[in-house]
Amino acid sequence: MSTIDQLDLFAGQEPGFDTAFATARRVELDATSWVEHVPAWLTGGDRLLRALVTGAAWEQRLRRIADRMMVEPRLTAEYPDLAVAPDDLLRIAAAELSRHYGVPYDGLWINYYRDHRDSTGWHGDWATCRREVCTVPVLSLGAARRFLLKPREGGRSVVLTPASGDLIVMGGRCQRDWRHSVPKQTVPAGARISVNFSSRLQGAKG
Ligand SMILES: O=C(O)CCC(=O)C(=O)O
Ligand SMILES: [Fe+2]
Repeated sequence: MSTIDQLDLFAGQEPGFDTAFATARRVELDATSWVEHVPAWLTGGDRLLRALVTGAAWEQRLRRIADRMMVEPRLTAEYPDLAVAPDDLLRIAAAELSRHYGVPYDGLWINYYRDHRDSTGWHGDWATCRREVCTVPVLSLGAARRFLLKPREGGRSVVLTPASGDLIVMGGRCQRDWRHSVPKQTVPAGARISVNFSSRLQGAKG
């Protein structure tokens, strides 16, 4: 069965957001950093997933690792201006997040993990968070994958497994003092998309 056929199994439900964030669970990572997991924040997100797989402006990016340029094992589409993002649901999501977290989200970048072999290595979101403190929401669509956080200096990882429609929000000094990643896995998985919301305010030195 192809990925798109698998998505068809869930097709049809109208999209809706939990505007109360009722399922939110916050983990205090340390005294100044936190991560929040909001299960099923978006329901009926299958149409959005399909629309993004086929309609987003996917790019294959390169990343410098040591002295070598490596092909990133995922695709990315970036919309620094939310107004031209490919789906109205993304603008509604940004407005909900802005209201709830008090940050004006006005852009986004989207990652497409085509299967379980795609991944992203340990990093902080430095390009989009130039302030000491940032709030960075990430909406997952499609296959559940592990999302890990660990202290910049090393140490035990915190493991979250966002399912389709779940929100992960990194806050406080998380981008400075912690690293996050989505590792490859041996267990087969279908397509996953993550929608990462950005704010010009947080991307400007503060
Ligand atoms: O895919 C994810 O859940 C996270 C992606 C991410 O951290 C990034 O693109 O900066
Ligand atoms: Fe990131």
